[in-house]
Amino acid sequence: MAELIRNEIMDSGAPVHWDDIAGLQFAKATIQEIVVWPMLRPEIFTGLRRPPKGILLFGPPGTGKTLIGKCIASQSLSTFFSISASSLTSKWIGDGEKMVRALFAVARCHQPAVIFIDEIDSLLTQRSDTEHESSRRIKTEFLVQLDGATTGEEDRILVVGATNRPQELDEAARRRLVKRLYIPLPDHEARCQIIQRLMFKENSCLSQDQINEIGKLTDGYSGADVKNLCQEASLGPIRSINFMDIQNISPEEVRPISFEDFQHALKRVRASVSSCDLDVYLKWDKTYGSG
Ligand SMILES: Nc1ncnc2c1ncn2[C@@H]1O[C@H](COP(=O)(O)OP(=O)(O)OP(=O)(O)O)[C@@H](O)[C@H]1O
Repeated sequence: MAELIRNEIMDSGAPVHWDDIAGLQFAKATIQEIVVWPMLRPEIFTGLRRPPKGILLFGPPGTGKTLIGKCIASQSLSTFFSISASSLTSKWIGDGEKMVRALFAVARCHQPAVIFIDEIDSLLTQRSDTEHESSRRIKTEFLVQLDGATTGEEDRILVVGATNRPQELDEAARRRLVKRLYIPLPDHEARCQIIQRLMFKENSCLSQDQINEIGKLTDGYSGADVKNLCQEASLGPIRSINFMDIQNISPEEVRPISFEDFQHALKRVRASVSSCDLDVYLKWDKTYGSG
């Protein structure tokens, strides 16, 4: 199992920098203060300053929660473990409980460590009578391990939970994930930043004004939606090539991505989050958030 965790769950992908995450100034500053600095300088952050062992990132899908998890690990020079809670109950049927135990054991060997748990709501939902016995056992084991990791003075393990459905978390989960940060949809400036960064790597002829205009037209889009839009727009120049020519054309001859490509793409890629979904997050943030 340890082998499996090292191969499948331990992530050694490219490092992520704060600048790679557009917008989210408040979340980034809070995370830097409460977890990154303490992980880098544990000798200063002792006693009352001790960092929380669990934080929760909640908000609509595709807003950069996973990106933040990776960034915390990169910036605090920690090992990053990333697992989706549903895979504990589905992929490793019957072994979920052991998997949780092994995950924390391996993380302890690779400290400092960040354990990122996507869809944490499916692991820590409110108990119900219909709950499956195995899910209940996984949940109990997870809480035991989380408490174990938090009691050791020396342990430097941070659990980062991410969810799109914070309202489904129970009280036990809320108590352990002490900092609960709302990760909202990107604002105009952040959307422009995402577009600019993605277009920078491509052959495009967008002016700053046009980027600003696309930023305005994508109000309500998540970061992932904006990325999809850019991908769709990037196919515009290819679509304008004659079918017969596509075999012979050299990459330099493909025309740059233009504003018109974005106008077409906007008809195909729509926002994936509705405004009533957002109300739920705002309400939950008001009650339980650390914003
Ligand atoms: N704030 C952002 N800055 C830069 N890129 C972003 C941002 N938000 C989203 N993206 C883009 O969207 C993609 C998906 O984001 P990510 O997987 O981090 O979202 P998520 O909130 O974890 O989504 P989910 O809840 O569906 O797991 C990222 O790979 C990135 O390209």
